[in-house]
Amino acid sequence: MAGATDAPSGDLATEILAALDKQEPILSAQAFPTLKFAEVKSALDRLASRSMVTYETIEKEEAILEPEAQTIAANGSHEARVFEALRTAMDGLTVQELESAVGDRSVTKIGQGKAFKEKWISKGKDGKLKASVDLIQDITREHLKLIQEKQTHPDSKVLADLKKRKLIKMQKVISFKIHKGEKFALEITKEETDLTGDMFASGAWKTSTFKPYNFKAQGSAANAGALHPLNKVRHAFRQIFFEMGFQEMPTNRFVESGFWNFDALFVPQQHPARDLQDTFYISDPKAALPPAAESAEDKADYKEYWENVKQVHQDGKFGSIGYRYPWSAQESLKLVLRTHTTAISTAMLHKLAQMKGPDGRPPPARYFSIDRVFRNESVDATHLAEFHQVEGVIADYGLTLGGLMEFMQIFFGKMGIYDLKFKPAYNPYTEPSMEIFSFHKGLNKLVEIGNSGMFRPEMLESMGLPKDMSVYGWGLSLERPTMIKYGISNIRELLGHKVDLGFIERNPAVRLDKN
Ligand SMILES: N[C@@H](Cc1ccccc1)C(=O)O
Repeated sequence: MAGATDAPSGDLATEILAALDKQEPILSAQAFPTLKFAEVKSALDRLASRSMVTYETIEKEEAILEPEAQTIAANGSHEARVFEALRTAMDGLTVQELESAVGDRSVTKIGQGKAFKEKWISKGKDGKLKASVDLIQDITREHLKLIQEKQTHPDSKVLADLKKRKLIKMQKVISFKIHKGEKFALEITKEETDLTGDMFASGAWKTSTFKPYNFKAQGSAANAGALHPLNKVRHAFRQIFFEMGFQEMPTNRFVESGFWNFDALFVPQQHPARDLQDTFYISDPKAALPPAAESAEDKADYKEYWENVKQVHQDGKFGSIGYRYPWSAQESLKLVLRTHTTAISTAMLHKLAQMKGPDGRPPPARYFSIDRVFRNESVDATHLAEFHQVEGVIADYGLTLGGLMEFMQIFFGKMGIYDLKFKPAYNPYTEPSMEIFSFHKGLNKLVEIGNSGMFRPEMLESMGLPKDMSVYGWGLSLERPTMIKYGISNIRELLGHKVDLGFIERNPAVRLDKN
């Protein structure tokens, strides 16, 4: 196979080799004037990679005639055409006659003005236009004809003037000066890229020429992937929480007992949120161990806590009259997919109740979490059976509702959301409760962006938190701000079971956001 060529004769690369054989160096602009730059370049690269030629790139500016200039080069300048028409008409012409003699109204108009200026024509006593000289030199036409031929003009002032008159434009032209290379030959030897079993069998490997590695070649563009938009917005929220002094709570359990998800939060056992229609229950195993059995090392007194929760629901305690219904331990031990991350805040606050600060009392604390929750929703473009909650709690002494509102303004302000509106709301575990709204310019209406409140004493005192400690809590979804930020209208593009990750590549807002 040695000596075979991989190029048909007449192929540009072979033509270049033949041309070089006759004369060296060659200029591509002269040897191949009609070929496109890209064609010549690719043939040269092919030869250069085999060291059969070397080449330099020559960059030149060429002057190109605009369409109007092409007419001038062919027929003369406007002023020359006007002059010529008058010269051949013995007795001069009226303006109308001149126009029909020249055959173009605007050429006549412009040419007349210029011809007057050059003193080539004048107006007679009879009002007719006449040629006032015998011979003129149509310099513009001469310049343009020269440029048409040579693509340049020796006088740079002429070029500048014609450019200003928009008769020519300058264009960069790249051409090549080509030399013979180290391995110059008239034919291109076929180069093998792979050593194959067939080559061993036939013995062809002995005579084959192998293509050298090209370490300078650019690889094909790699798809480097991108962070999921939910991850980006989650990152932004975490930054805000950290800079405001929050600690992140571990969120690693999707399954909670009814106790942590509901009862500890003073959600009565008959509450509609606990219905099968709203909450996913686990069928196997069906029941959790009581909190007291959760961790042997945990010194917290879950027994007393459990009893407090029961009493506060059933009979009332800590100044509350309770819900007054027979509280069921079995209901409380049912396993659920957590419906909110407030289940996590609750467990964390219960731990806080056992902590002792310098004064022997639970210290002020700020906690947050961002993770997935589950609700038995009918699925549509804006609802899924799962989503992510951003949740925060602040425990301190002497907190007030005004302080919560101020905090929300600062918190959302860090995301560029201002002008919050607060609306009284109801949660079984907070009193007072407030929904948080913000004016959405695009939708031209107030949209709900969060739910918040101050946790009830029934909940906090059951845990053993001091009476004078209060706790703010609030939650919002991670999906809504993400959808607004990236202009995503269907939540199923973001998560669920049919997520097509290609949407990250297709959505320019997501793809171009490098944060
Ligand atoms: N759990 C509430 C959010 C919230 C958290 C803490 C306090 C008040 C409200 C929700 O799911 O919407």
